[in-house]
Amino acid sequence: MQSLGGIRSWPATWRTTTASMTTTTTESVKKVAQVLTVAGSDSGAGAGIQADIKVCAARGVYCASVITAVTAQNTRGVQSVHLLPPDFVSEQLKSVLSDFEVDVVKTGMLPSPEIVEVLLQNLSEFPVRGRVALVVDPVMVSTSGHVLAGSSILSIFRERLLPLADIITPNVKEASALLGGVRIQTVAEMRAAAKSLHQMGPRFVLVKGGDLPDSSDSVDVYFDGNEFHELHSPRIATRNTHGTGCTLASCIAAELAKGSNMLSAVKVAKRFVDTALNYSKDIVIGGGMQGPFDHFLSLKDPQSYRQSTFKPDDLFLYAVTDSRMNKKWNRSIVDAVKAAVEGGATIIQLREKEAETREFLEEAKSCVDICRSNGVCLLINDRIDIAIACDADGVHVGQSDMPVDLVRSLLGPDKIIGVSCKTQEQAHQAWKDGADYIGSGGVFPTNTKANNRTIGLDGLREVCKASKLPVVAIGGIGISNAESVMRIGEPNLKGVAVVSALFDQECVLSQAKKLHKTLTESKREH
Ligand SMILES: Nc1ncnc2c1ncn2[C@@H]1O[C@H](COP(=O)(O)OP(=O)(O)O)[C@@H](O)[C@H]1O
Ligand SMILES: Cc1ncc(COP(=O)(O)O)c(N)n1
Ligand SMILES: [Mg+2]
Repeated sequence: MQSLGGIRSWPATWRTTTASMTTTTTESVKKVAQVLTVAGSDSGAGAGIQADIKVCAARGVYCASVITAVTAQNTRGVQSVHLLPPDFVSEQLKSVLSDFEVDVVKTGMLPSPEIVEVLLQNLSEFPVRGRVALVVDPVMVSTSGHVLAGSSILSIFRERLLPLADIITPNVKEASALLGGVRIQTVAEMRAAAKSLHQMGPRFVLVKGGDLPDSSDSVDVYFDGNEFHELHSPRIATRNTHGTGCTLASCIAAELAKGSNMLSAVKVAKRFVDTALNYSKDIVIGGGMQGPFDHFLSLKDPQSYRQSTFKPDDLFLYAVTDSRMNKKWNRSIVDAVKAAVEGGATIIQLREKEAETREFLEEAKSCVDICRSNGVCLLINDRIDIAIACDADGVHVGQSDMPVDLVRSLLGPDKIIGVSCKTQEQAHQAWKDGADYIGSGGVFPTNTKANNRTIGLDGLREVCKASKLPVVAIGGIGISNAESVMRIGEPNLKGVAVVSALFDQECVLSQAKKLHKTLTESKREH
């Protein structure tokens, strides 16, 4: 049994230990899974400390960072490296280890034997607490070929660091260097290398094959001392592979911190890298040959962020589709939406209670395109999954649908959420939960919704008065009575939502135009 840092004093039990530590320790205090990365800074932010923090954030794990070196680096290569004084690396380690309950320590660029020495010293000085695993990514050469840690670190790695590691994650070049320069050009040679490295003392070895020549698969070889696992994924044709190694190791660390066992952690990490590379294969950041990739799958296609921002006045003429009416008049949802937008609808909601998911998704995507090119927001009724998949501008939910605060956490801060409210209490709750607007009704009796209590103009007025949110009136509203609704004169009543008055009609376009005119006139008068 090794004693350093207590890492090995938690054999095999570390899994259950971490899992229990992430649950509540008291009623309200939650232990957060925590990784400490000890690595170099990459000014281009594709690899090193910056990649490590991004991965952990993407995987829901907190990441503290001790910086060993600062590199001047971009997508063209490493221009310069500045090592931090070992004493100062030590200061950072002491700051973090004396305060945080770190579950997993992950190492990247350790550029000198002196820095490895202070790391070993600090790991032994700050025994266990929460710490349960050590992930060593033996970074030596950047993808661009720059030496980040020279051969002077090999002996302290072999003799003192690797024996403490729960897992080491060398690429083929690093595996070869650690083994004194053996040839590793095939999967069979990767297996042999993994076995030899295991004899240096780490509990698990993962030899990464991202740089294996002539391979259509990207193959990593995992060895637990008994069994090999080959992790295959199709090689992705992209220049954006800078930081894949750091990302893989940090993702393993993050999964371990959450309580995963080693093989599951490695599989999740491989899939994480694969998904991020696939997503980012065409993005262009920097002009060099090693571009970074996107850990959050959110940088691509800024066009889709061209989302129309919500203004309360968008509720002015709110068109809600209905599949039965469209069927009756033999028109598609897309044609119905096109006509409504052309006629002056200021916001669209797709309310398709009976639609098949696949078909609905395709129609919703087309409607998003139409609405976006006209600067009109498109919302989906109830189906959060469809809203996410078609990148709608938001959703509208009822009191028995998914709660607004949960919808907000699924959709993020920028999407529009509307909620149906009949009472003052519901209106107050809608505001507390982070809704953007309230739909209130049925104002008049309607046959589009079964068993729907009519609240009348008085009920609508009460909801308006009770809320700080903008309100749109709904239920039995059409050209003949829209004016009487707007006349209640509440300042936050911003418009009317209509179903039959637009869509249970032969010509959606002309009805939309007429209704728009009526509303505009009533606005002018009040
Ligand atoms: N082009 C690619 N397509 C798919 N996976 C890749 C590609 N390049 C690297 N990987 C994966 O990324 C991870 C990091 O591998 P590698 O590039 O070998 O490490 P390093 O960045 O340390 O050189 C591995 O899981 C590897 O299989
Ligand atoms: C500070 C720092 N740490 C690690 C790497 C390795 O990353 P890669 O192999 O993807 O170039 C790097 N380039 N820079
Ligand atoms: Mg690489």
